[in-house]
Amino acid sequence: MKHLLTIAGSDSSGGAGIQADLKTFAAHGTFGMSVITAVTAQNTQGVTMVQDIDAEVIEAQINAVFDDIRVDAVKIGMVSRPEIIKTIADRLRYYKPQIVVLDPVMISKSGYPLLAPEACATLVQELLPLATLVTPNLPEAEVISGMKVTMKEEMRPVAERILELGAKAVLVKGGHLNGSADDLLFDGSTERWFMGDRIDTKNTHGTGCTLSSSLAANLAQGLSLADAVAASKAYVTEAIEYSLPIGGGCGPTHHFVDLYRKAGWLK
Ligand SMILES: Nc1ncnc2c1ncn2[C@@H]1O[C@H](COP(=O)(O)OP(=O)(O)O)[C@@H](O)[C@H]1O
Ligand SMILES: Cc1ncc(COP(=O)(O)OP(=O)(O)O)c(N)n1
Repeated sequence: MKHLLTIAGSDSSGGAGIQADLKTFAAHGTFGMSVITAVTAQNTQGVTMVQDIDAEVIEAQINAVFDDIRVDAVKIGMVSRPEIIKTIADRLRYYKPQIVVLDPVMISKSGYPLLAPEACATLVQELLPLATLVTPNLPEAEVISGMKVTMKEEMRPVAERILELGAKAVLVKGGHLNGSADDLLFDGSTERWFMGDRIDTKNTHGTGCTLSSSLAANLAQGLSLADAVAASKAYVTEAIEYSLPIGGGCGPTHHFVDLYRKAGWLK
């Protein structure tokens, strides 16, 4: 069994962050571990409060995991502040995990900042070069690249710029496009599109977390980059299709569609 580590924030409503990552790891038949970078009070309607975890506590969590257990892949999500980012980067340079999927979380769907504005440059400098794959949505791709990207034609030049900044490969996610939800994978030589019909639902809380942790699991299980993206895109699409209409706002995706189908629990 592969061992997966998520370094991310906690979402009290269970739809995004650490909770989404651990559910996704379990759904992929992997063993999930977590380093918590922040505790957020949030639900389907928004984020009300955030408590960042001290960098030294984050460092101790990372050491505790790596000093005892083999880590096959790391997924990084919410990292809040420059000193947290520097600590994570230092530990990853020390332990050298083979696979690192970086989801450069910046702002929640509800508009709450999850990364301090002054931390963006540190994220680019410190974490981008350590990433096997970085998975920005369109607004995050704009901040990282300093370029405008609102439509499909603008995704390739932005992907090129993100690789120039140090990433080995980038998946620019098209969830924020008008029209279809098409994602672009670029590794410096090959451009590959992963097409997705837009599913008409407001229940998309945690889509980015779900996709990036699925990618970490699929890569750890030996899939090539392109095959991992294809499998993870299919997984997140089904998770959105069967997303849960719970709470008064944007409900979470369904992480266990396959399991529920086999058990006969899906309507
Ligand atoms: N309504 C939707 N229908 C189908 N796929 C979607 C929809 N919204 C997002 N996706 C897909 O979900 C994944 C996560 O993308 P996105 O929502 O852009 O990330 P984030 O949560 O970081 O903003 C991508 O593969 C994207 O294409
Ligand atoms: C604790 C925490 N981490 C990340 C996010 C953002 O997750 P994402 O998958 O991008 O989902 P939305 O916020 O866009 O629904 C979060 N909300 N909380």
